[in-house]
Amino acid sequence: MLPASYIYKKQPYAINLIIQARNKSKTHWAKLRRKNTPKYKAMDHFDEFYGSVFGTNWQAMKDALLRRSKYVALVNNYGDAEETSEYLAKRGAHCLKQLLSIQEQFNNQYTPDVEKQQSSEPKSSTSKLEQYVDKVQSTDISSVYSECESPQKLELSDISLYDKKGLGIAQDDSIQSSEHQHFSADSRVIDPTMGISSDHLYQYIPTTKLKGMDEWVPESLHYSYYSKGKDFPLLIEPETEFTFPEHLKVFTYEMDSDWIMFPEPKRCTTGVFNYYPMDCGSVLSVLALCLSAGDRLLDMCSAPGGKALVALQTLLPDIIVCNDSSISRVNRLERIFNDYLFDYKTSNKWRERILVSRKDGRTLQDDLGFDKVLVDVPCTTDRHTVNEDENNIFRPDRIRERLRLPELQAQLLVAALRLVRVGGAVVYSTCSLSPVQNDGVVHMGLKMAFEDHNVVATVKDLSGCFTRFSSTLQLASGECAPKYGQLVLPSLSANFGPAYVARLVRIK
Ligand SMILES: C[S@@+](CC[C@H](N)C(=O)[O-])C[C@H]1O[C@@H](n2cnc3c(N)ncnc32)[C@H](O)[C@@H]1O
Repeated sequence: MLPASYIYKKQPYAINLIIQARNKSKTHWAKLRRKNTPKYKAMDHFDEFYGSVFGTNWQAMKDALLRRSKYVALVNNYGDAEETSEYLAKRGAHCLKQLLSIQEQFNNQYTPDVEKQQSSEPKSSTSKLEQYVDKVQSTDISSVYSECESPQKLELSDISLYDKKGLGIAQDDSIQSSEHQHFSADSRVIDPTMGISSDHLYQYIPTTKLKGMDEWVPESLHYSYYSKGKDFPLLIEPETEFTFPEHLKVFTYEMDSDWIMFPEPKRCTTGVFNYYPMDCGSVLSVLALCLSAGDRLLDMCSAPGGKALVALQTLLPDIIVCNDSSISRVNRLERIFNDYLFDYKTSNKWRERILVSRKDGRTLQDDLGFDKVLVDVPCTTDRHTVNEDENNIFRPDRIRERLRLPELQAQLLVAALRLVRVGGAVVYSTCSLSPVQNDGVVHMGLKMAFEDHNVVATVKDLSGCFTRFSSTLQLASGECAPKYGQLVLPSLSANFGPAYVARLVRIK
């Protein structure tokens, strides 16, 4: 048989073209096959779903999701904290607390109130901010107070569950695929009075409806099912307690400088690591708890322990219950605590303060009532999902688990609302952009807590508090912004997130 190179040389030009085209099409098929793996399926799904939720902003968010993510450095107070802070500052990183203070002074002096509420361009304010930073002499950190408006009462009918903005429910029937039309025709599942037409609604499907539909079933079907029943009063009021904890030290590089990497953490003289690299969105979830000295904190889905570590670094809570249903992930949490908390394995002090539990969060019980509960739920973990095939929630064998996520998330949130004392706070967080898993679950959790357990909580609007982060990260604003929580958007200038954070305070 003649070698291919020989054939190419000796065949007439036209035949060569045919052979090349055939080879090209072979490559094409191979590529096609590769592009059918879970991460590509996830991206296809997000393209359709998030494309309609975030509109033209989605492409930039998608580009950022596919790029290297940015980290902040959480300084370990149980290591050589001052030395570590100096080391990070020398490398050009900024202390987040000081940045917030500067941003706040800037907001107060330079931004008119109306602009404050409407600002959606962190970049433009950053350039003004940079000028302002030059002027700032004092970096003294005073308490940070919120500048929110008066409370706002919301009835069920106002809620974004049924509009395009809130849940990505398209009003336009034209985008329905035939599969989805087929599904919407099932009036047992979809309430026609809700005007629901798009598959975006289909993020929520009871598993009983899934049999045999694994390949084509849209994300969920079933929001209306959980939204039926009587209306319930829902109060959104501005957060006023928000302060940056005195002892929490977080370092970050400026926006547009995410090519700078923090070096590998090093062991301190005490044997623990000097800092923990993490997503800034995770820091926000803990800040939203508004921890106070002596708090009893439950971290309901705690492993591998990043947010629990932030809570510990505030030096505020007396007791942290770190719970997670996954034994292997709890083992990871223990290893991280051992790496970051001096004498973790041997000291009784830690045994009294950190209680590790391996239960399903929905079954936890506590007679005293926690002061604060963090529910950092399992979710579609969007960044991981579009970058890694391993352990991907879009794997065909995980479809049931994926479609049941909002149901599980809402149940975990209800459990949290029951476990927190009256007057205490629950922070619900995800690392997903999905309005269903974010505002949708918060809404459903509040409704279920009220209807099934007579528990009432208000939503604390963190938008006023979080505007201070606008020189550090990109928050969803305007049309894209959730109603109940704050959403950190992946962006090339500050590639954190996604992270959704909602704060609820139990009033009954
Ligand atoms: C997003 S991760 C938590 C990350 C963690 N908070 C951190 O900051 O490192 C979600 C966790 O929820 C756990 N989980 C899933 N279902 C659970 C359940 N029913 N009860 C408790 N934990 C659960 C998973 O094992 C996973 O570790």
